Amino acid sequence: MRLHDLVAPILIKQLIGSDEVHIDSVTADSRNVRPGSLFVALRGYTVDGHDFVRGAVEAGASAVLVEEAFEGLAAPQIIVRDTRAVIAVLASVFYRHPSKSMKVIGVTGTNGKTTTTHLIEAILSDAGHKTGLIGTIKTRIGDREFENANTTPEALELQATFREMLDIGTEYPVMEVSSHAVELNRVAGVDFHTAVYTNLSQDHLDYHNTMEEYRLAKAKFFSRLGNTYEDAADRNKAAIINADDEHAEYFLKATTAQTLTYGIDKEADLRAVNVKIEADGVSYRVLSYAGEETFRLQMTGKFSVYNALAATAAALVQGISLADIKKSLERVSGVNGRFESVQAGQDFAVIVDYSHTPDSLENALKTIREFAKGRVTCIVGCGGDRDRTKRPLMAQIAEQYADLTVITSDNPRTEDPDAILDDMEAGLADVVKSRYVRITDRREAIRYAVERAKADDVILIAGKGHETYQIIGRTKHHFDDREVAAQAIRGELA
Ligand SMILES: CC(=O)N[C@H]1[C@@H](OP(=O)(O)OP(=O)(O)OC[C@H]2O[C@@H](n3ccc(=O)[nH]c3=O)[C@H](O)[C@@H]2O)O[C@H](CO)[C@@H](O)[C@@H]1O[C@H](C)C(=O)N[C@@H](C)C(=O)N[C@H](CCC(=O)O)C(=O)O
Ligand SMILES: Nc1ncnc2c1ncn2[C@@H]1O[C@H](COP(=O)(O)OP(=O)(O)OP(=O)(O)O)[C@@H](O)[C@H]1O
Ligand SMILES: N[C@H](CCC[C@H](N)C(=O)O)C(=O)O
Ligand SMILES: [Mg+2]
Repeated sequence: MRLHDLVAPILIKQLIGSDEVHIDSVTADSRNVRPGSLFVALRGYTVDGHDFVRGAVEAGASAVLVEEAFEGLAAPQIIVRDTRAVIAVLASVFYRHPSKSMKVIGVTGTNGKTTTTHLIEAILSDAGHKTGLIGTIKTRIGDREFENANTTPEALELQATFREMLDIGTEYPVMEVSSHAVELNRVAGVDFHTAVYTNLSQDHLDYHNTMEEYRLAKAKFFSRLGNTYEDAADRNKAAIINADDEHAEYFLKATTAQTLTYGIDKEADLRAVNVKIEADGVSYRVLSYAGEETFRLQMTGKFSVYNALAATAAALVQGISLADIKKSLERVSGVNGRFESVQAGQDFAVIVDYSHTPDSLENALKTIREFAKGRVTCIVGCGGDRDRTKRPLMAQIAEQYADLTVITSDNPRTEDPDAILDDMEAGLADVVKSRYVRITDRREAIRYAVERAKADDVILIAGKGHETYQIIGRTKHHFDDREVAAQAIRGELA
């Protein structure tokens, strides 16, 4: 592709050299530069991509896209105000706008993104559609699956993924859209067909500073939806909003697309009534403009009803019947690491869950309280190099709902594991010591809880869900809560 054509849609401050060169790859990582590459310098959190511009040209870059001019550079330079803002547009142009030829469904919100995307994907593929998936657990393109560094990939990787999906005939990419992704313009060039909002609660305040900023990042996603009504596919573009969430009105206002609401407590286009939560599932009746059905899910908790309602709304918009949606959702046994139960022949319950925010932890524990016959133990930690303000809150929530709380390590990353536990313990200052224990080693914490469990008790192991590793320092060690719990139950950890 000619550089001239590639950069045609962007506002250029200055062009140094010729834009007639040929570009056959675009990258923001100097380590991937080869002859024919356009290197885009991004200012990161750890380093500045501009420091690698000269190196990129030495490695053969055919041109660079930068925010400041470099003297005596042996390659053409395109200078723009904000490279991060234009990279998403470039990525879409370079891969020939694949999102325009598919119906991209994006799910955003603090909790429930992974679960909801999996549910939507299950319904659509049961209905005979070719789907793709992008999110926390994995990306799936046709039969090819791989793990991601981030929940939502950077724009170039995202558009390359869309291109590959389109080339094999995918109709529906279903993806998680994190607030970081919106803020960092990872999804700016994506033509979404359906946008789903789950909820908003505290997380990532290390990054977004205030809840208001965090909410704005999510709102940007909805404000980009709509405004095009060129063909039939555009016409049923929709924003799907959780009516029970306190920010519902805000998101409804943020979009010009058609909207569909879902809820349990408040009036909504899709409403669940008669919600009955049990240990092995939840049942409810959906009242909607598309009819009524009683659902019996294999997943439990009120939050599962919300995720299922969101998925139901997203599927109704695509023209799938409520009866077919019911069949698909009832077939789903659960999502990897989300409220997953560990069975190793014990007479108490062990549940592994990815609750790593105050809100999700509270939901998980409230749900357990609804069916637990015996004592409830909560094993919980907080990730290092992440939002510190959630630490005391998560410890408090665990202590409030559980009979025994074991605070332990999650992924300490580059922080001192004990300093993280100090932050958590600060939330337990008024709590009698017998209600909680502090065990830094996660394996030991799980063993401690399992050894003390009696018939009918419930142990919640929160925070890591599907993760099969623990990051200590910069090293990823193999660690799987489900595996460790089973070993503890079988007495193999002693
Ligand atoms: C805060 C954040 O989002 N950071 C992302 C960012 O890292 P960074 O800003 O530190 O990048 P950097 O290392 O400073 O590099 C800056 C630029 O220089 C380039 N570079 C660097 C070195 C070199 O030799 N040559 C070179 O060209 C890099 O390719 C990059 O373009 O760019 C990286 C490369 O794309 C991302 O992997 C990284 O995500 C990190 C792993 C991360 O932890 N992100 C989290 C906070 C995140 O995004 N989470 C959300 C939500 C999670 C949820 O679901 O709750 C997500 O979507 O995953
Ligand atoms: N709708 C919901 N509301 C509140 N909590 C939820 C909801 N759905 C799931 N949870 C809880 O949050 C945890 C994470 O769920 P899930 O992985 O689906 O969310 P996510 O938004 O993808 O999270 P992440 O941002 O970490 O990728 C679950 O293990 C469960 O405890
Ligand atoms: N996508 C989230 C996952 C957190 C999971 C938890 N186990 C942790 O490590 O904090 C993040 O990177 O903030
Ligand atoms: Mg997720």
